[in-house]
Amino acid sequence: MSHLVADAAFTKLLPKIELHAHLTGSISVSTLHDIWQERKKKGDDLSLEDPVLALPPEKVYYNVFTSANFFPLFDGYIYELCSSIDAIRFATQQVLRDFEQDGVRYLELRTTPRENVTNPFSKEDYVSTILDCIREFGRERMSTYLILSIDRRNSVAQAMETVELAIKYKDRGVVGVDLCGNPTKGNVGIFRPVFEKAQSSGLKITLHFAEVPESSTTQELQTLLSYQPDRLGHVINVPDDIKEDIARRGIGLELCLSCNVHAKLTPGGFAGHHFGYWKDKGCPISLCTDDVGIFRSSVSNEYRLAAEHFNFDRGDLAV
Ligand SMILES: CNc1ncnc2c1ncn2[C@@H]1O[C@H](COP(=O)(O)O)[C@@H](O)[C@H]1O
Repeated sequence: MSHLVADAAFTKLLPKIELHAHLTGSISVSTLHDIWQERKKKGDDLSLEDPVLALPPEKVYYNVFTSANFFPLFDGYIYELCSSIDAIRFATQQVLRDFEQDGVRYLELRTTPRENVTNPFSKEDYVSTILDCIREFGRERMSTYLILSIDRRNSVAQAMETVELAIKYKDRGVVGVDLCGNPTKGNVGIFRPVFEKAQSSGLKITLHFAEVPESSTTQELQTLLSYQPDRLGHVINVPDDIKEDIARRGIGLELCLSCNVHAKLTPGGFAGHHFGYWKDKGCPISLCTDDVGIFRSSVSNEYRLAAEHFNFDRGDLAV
């Protein structure tokens, strides 16, 4: 089997794991369209554009660096559209089905608990609904767990509330906490007691790390590493001494090829992606989609891209 080309058919059939997928960013355009249509049918006064028009297939390029058109997609559009428990339930069911159909067998989905005052639901309702969907979908179909995300813009109190929810729902499948959101915002130094609490409560920690130069100062990266993360996401603009520290600690890396290329987070295209650097450094690596609904590259396509640009054959990918 070695030396055979790892084409799309092969990477789709390969049983895969996905460890870095934001729930809201993983909702497909067709699911968003179904939600939009359902609300129109119900007569909701909806000023939002049809997702099919707002997110056409060619629109996979964003500029996270200036944040001008990426993060507002969540706050200003998808959250508005998916603003009821019914919509969140439907979206989660579809996301689980999409990952399963792509051949994912182990999934750690992550999401930022949110609340709504108009169609009232609390952060706890939100988390509990997603955990219900995971249970109903069936862990024997796809082993699925949840990570709760802290947004960099959160206050310590808001972040602590997320950790408390994560602790409360550990026995229903919450396995860890994440730090995400616009990397040009917030001060990560305020979250020390939050991650200490998560760790002492047996939760795993994964952090978005060095996504843009602004969030990659030695001070910020050392602060993040002092939170004892089990995994790091993206890991793009990292100075050599910190790279060595990460390799020495053997931290798990969640690398997102298409996201980083499409969002212009890395300059060298696929062939120049830092996956090429990390693949031989001894850290466990998982190839991840980040936001498959937005960047339109499935996990199996990420494997195919890695094979194409870093010369892996079927045997390499199957190990
Ligand atoms: C370069 N990629 C990224 N970098 C940093 N944060 C990201 C992200 N992609 C998504 N998010 C974070 O995930 C939230 C949406 O999913 P949930 O509502 O939590 O399920 C976004 O609001 C953002 O905070």
